Amino acid sequence: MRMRGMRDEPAATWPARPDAAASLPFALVSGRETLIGRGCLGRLDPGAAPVQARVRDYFAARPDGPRVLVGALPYDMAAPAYLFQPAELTRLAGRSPLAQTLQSAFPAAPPAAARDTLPAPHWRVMAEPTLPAYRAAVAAALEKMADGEDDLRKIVLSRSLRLAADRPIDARALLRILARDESVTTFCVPVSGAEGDGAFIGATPELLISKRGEAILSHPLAGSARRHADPALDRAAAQALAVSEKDGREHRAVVEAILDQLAPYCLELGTPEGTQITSTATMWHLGTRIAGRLRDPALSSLELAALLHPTPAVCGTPRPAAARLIAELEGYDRGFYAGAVGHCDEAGDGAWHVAIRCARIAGGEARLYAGAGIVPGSDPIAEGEETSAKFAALLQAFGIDEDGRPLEEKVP
Ligand SMILES: C=C(O[C@@H]1C=C(C(=O)O)C=C[C@H]1O)C(=O)O
Repeated sequence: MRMRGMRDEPAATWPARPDAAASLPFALVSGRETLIGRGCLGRLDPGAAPVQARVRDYFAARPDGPRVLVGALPYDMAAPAYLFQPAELTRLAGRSPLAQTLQSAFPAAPPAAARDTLPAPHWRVMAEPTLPAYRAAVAAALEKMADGEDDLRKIVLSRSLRLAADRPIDARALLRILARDESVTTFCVPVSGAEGDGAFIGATPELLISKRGEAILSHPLAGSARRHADPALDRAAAQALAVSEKDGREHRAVVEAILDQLAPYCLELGTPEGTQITSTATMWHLGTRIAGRLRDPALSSLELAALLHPTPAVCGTPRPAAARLIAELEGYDRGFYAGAVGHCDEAGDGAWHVAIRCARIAGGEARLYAGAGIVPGSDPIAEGEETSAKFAALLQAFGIDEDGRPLEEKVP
């Protein structure tokens, strides 16, 4: 099959030394599995050959080490992917031994007793773009849809928050807090770049694709509502989402695109439970589990991720028109945000999670991202509020609100 290219990075963009990613472990913790990778034996080289052929060549040349590549795929598929072989890999089924695993991979520093006496960091938060500018971008996209331009029916527009602390961010503590929400997949990808050594960290509720033998699974989400501390308000928000025509349309765009793209490669493909309301600690979503059986079990999880990405959950419909308008209206590089984080083994089995509810962290700085799906009928103010709600997962872990003020109530 012919897959769209997934190029790898020019060496200068990423650490030249393979062990430069060794300071923080790679971590991926979901309800299905826990992977902790330490150190780095090597990186997948750039090349014109299809990605799974390069993965096979990589392992053929290296008889040692775990037979798994881990890392992150950027939103822009023309940009470099970041895939490496950890020197050591701990892999467990499910989430149950999480507490101990995370404790040994990310030991708390400093110890809790000492930390209680330290003052909380002081944060500055800069919205890029500002909320009014984001609403204006949403309004501009709605106008283009109303004009019938490029037959655009859905576009996902994001905004970002730059956070600056008066001390280095404790990535390990952040990850431990995020992992308390058992409805999400918590991840940490150690990365270096222009901003220095750091990590791409997040807590995503969305599975792009997992593949084991012939069995594949995708769990797209689209259509969202903020959760509430008050149980009656919380239930009402879920009920309103379940019957919202606009959110249903937003959601179907994603499910139909994934089904259409996977169908030619599958013997069986379906949505056994239909669309359901799913939740994280901070958000309600519409979600549909898509399960299938591949015609060719040799098709790798990386090839499947490249086929599906970017879905209309992070880009839009039709894809080329939405991608162009995103580049025009957002005005920044999404980097790994809205890309994917995961792993792929020598045989191609693996899982790739949509990289949302995330932050790029380096030193005392963090850049957070959140987006919302826009369809005819969307309201720019409500979409801005939806992005604020989506920032909450990360902001709560940092202990601040969107203006950088300390939260009175810490997350449980
Ligand atoms: C783009 C994001 O989320 C995506 C968009 C959603 C929506 O528009 O309702 C819901 C879940 C995600 O697929 C994000 O969290 O940044």
